[in-house]
Amino acid sequence: MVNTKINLKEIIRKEFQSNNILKNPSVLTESYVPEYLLFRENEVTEIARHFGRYARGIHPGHLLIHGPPSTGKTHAIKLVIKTYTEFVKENDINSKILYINCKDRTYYQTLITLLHNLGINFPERGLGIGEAIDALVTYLKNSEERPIFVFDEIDKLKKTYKDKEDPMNALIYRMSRLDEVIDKEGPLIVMISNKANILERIEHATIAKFIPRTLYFREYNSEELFEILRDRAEKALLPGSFDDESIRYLVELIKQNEKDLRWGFKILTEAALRTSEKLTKEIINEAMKSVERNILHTTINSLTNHQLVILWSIAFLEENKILPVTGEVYQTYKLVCEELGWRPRSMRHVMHYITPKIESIGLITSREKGLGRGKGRTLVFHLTENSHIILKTVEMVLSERLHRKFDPKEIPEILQITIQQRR
Ligand SMILES: Nc1ncnc2c1ncn2[C@@H]1O[C@H](COP(=O)(O)OP(=O)(O)OP(=O)(O)O)[C@@H](O)[C@H]1O
Repeated sequence: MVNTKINLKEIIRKEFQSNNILKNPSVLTESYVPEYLLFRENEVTEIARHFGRYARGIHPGHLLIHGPPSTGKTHAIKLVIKTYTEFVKENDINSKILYINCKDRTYYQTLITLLHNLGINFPERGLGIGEAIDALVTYLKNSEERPIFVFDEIDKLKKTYKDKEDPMNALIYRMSRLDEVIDKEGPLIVMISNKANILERIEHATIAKFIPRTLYFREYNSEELFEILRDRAEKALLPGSFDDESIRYLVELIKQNEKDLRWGFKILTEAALRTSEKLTKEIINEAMKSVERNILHTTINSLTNHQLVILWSIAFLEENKILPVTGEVYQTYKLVCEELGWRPRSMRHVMHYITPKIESIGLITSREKGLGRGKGRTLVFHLTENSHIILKTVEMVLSERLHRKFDPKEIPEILQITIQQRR
């Protein structure tokens, strides 16, 4: 349908012809792997040495790379993979690296991806984990190749209702015990995670065999962030379109808001698109608001309807100064489901699958709380963003999905009564 009120072509033309200072946008995107990482010489060298030793025929032990988000773990490994691949080719060494990002993959899907990347013909469906491991074992037994398996974002493996064990532990356990079943040295395994407590999350029985060498990527300080951002801005923006002051301001915002480089690159891109002259603090502020709105909307939009209602319930409780503990959250969720005419998921399902998913994408945190002697334990949830903004964004997303206004007006009253009754 042609819209008569606005001239769409004109809008597109204006945007197309608009002058801005972004001369090389790809440099600020996630897929751009820089040729070097500033302040990471030691870490990159350590990984390269480790792999070099392996190429020579010595198994140097497995690696666990960890550290906060956006500290260069993925790009460090990618830089080494690129060079290693060139090196083994040039020197006729029978070795290759398989890199797999585990985010949103189940343990089974991760195994299948690994098999396919190794060139093993294995059906996507129909067979189970046992068969997938057997196929891998057969391949490794018959191959002279020395492979390196890199599993990035291991803590983001998706748990399914069929999983009896934690998928991350299962993956590490299996991969590090391959040598026992192939009767020779197993592959070199590299695991990467940005979870602070990753070592504690790996079970004893697993770590006992995995025994990795750990490599920690520490957070950047303000001066380092400044150097990295300035270096990237020089490659991405027109010369003379920014000064040190604007980059320092961006660093200040990163630190103030406890954000990271990835966030900084997004703001730099958005700010650069908004001007054809020079970056100013005002433009950076406007860009930050727009980026924040977008990030939150995209994150929230990635949730399923039931996950959204749980998130809404937590936000709703926080907004009304009621501590969002397990029981209260579930009660609110059930009331909203009733209003919507949905069949609520069980409490077990919510606590095992829904809240962990919302936690894994960083919208909430949880901690255990004792209920008093002999009364067991419950979880207390906490939003990582402002409750009002979350509430409004979830309402907007659900309204879009349901094609009607999501505005559960009945809830506050019913909830107050229920809570009072319980007390
Ligand atoms: N030292 C550095 N020098 C230049 N760019 C860097 C540096 N560290 C990180 N970056 C850039 O920051 C972005 C995030 O880096 P990367 O994806 O490697 O982080 P990560 O530690 O793997 O993050 P996560 O744990 O969230 O997956 C990338 O664009 C990367 O190029």
